[in-house]
Amino acid sequence: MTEQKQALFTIFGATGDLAKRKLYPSLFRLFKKGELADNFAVIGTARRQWTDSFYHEVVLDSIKDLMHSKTEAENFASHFYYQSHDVNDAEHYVNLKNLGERLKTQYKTAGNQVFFLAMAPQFFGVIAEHLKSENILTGEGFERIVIEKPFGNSYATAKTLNDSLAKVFTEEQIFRIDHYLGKEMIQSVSAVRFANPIFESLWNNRHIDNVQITFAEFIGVEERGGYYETSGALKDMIQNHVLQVLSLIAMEKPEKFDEAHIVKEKVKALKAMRQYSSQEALENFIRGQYIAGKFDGENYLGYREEDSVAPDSRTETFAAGKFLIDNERWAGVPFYVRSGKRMTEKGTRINIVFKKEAENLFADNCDDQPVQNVLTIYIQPTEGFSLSVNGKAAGQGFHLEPLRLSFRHDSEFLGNSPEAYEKLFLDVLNGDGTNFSHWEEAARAWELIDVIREAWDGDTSAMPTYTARSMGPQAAFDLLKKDGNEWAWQPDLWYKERGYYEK
Ligand SMILES: NC(=O)C1=CN([C@@H]2O[C@H](COP(=O)(O)OP(=O)(O)OC[C@H]3O[C@@H](n4cnc5c(N)ncnc54)[C@H](OP(=O)(O)O)[C@@H]3O)[C@@H](O)[C@H]2O)C=CC1
Ligand SMILES: O=C1O[C@H](COP(=O)(O)O)[C@@H](O)[C@H](O)[C@H]1O
Repeated sequence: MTEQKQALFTIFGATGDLAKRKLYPSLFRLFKKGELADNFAVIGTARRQWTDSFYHEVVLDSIKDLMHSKTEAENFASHFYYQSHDVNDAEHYVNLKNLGERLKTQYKTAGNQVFFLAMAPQFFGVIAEHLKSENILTGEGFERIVIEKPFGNSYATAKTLNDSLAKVFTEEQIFRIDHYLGKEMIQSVSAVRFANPIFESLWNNRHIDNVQITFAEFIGVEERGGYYETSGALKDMIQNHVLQVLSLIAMEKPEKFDEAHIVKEKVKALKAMRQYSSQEALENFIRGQYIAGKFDGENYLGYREEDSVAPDSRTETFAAGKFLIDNERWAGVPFYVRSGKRMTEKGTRINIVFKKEAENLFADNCDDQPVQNVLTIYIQPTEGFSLSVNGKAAGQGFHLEPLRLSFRHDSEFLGNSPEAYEKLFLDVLNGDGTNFSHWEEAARAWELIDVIREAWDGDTSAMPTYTARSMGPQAAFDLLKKDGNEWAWQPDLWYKERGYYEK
């Protein structure tokens, strides 16, 4: 039986997009499952002057697609309280404290507190400071702080941010969200690796030729141009999500499958990654920006024409590169990564490309070349994995036929599986930081990324482009070609053959 959790949540930035789109629905999912029942309350805060009843309407609206019964939804919303508050104003924390104390008794939350900072990172330090100075932190129950990306804009800014949080919270109390770590198939990477000796025994440079990580998005920059102009694909996706996934693939087997041991191995893997010089960064990383394109009868704007984007912007909407890991397991194995907006279709996947057999036993029997074995882990939109293998084509004679052993979750399963934020919220309540980013991981990721960013900033040559709804600029393909490799997943070819780009 599910044991209900006891906690008072304080959401800073309660009127914002993240709170409405992700936080309230995730809390509601936990409520429907009984993880949250009677002993929780939520204080929502932001500067806007909202009443509790208006706040309830907002919460109800945010969960409308998930609710089956009005009574249940209203019961859930009744746990929410709104407190208008400017985080820079010390006096306002007094109201917050008083309300918190009242709700702690009313809802029997055992003094447990979760602070969710759904606000710009420049406010994190001031909030943490006031939580301490205004005695909102009492040490009575557990006290945890959850923060969103971006965690800094460079190593230096991330360090400043971390130092300010560390004055108030210990590392164990800080939960840095990387929502990809809450996704089902990212969590499954370790199961695929360590629960299957057939893979784990091959998981090294004797058998793996290269690893490819693709985070392709079909959407453009949407209404987030203002933020994206300060970020670009490198910082928005590669520094955090992609490097997190890479470290899970590359880490050594942890002694135990728990937070401390997993994090230790991830950090070791990140530290073994080659620190490029500026010149090496330019040789191994490429970028691109989408330009207007037509696909299947639809016209797409170029990035520079999007809202809140400078007409001469040099922000990359696509980044690809090759990382190398200088340790015994991975020496010589390129880890290719790519991520971009307005790519051919949405697809997050990992391709583990195994080495070819040195000799083709069947060369005298047929002209068919065996395909390389590729293990693909599908993160989204579908979830599952497949292995491409060679078989004999049925019938007379001997011919090789490429086959695919495939497992994909069906749509019914996907509909019922927990959403990333929901899982992460539950982890926070359970004090389990396994699926969160830790300071050492974030710090090392910034060290790897800063040099690429600086090299690009110093490069004044024309910005490479790619047409909207394609798989990135030509340079992304050349990057692999110069190693004698190619991307295992090229969905654009499928669309090209069927004339989608001409329509
Ligand atoms: N939206 C998303 O999907 C994602 C967001 N993030 C990150 O999460 C954070 C929040 O994003 P998002 O919700 O989109 O941002 P919004 O701009 O929608 O929300 C910001 C919130 O901060 C509040 N706020 C701003 N200044 C103050 C202040 N001085 N005192 C109190 N409250 C203040 C605003 O309310 P008010 O104006 O009423 O004060 C609002 O509730 C950002 O760091 C973002 O990068 C990360 C990943 C995804
Ligand atoms: O963190 C981010 O992730 C989203 C993509 O997340 P997904 O779960 O929809 O795959 C991306 O669109 C956004 O730019 C980035 O900030």
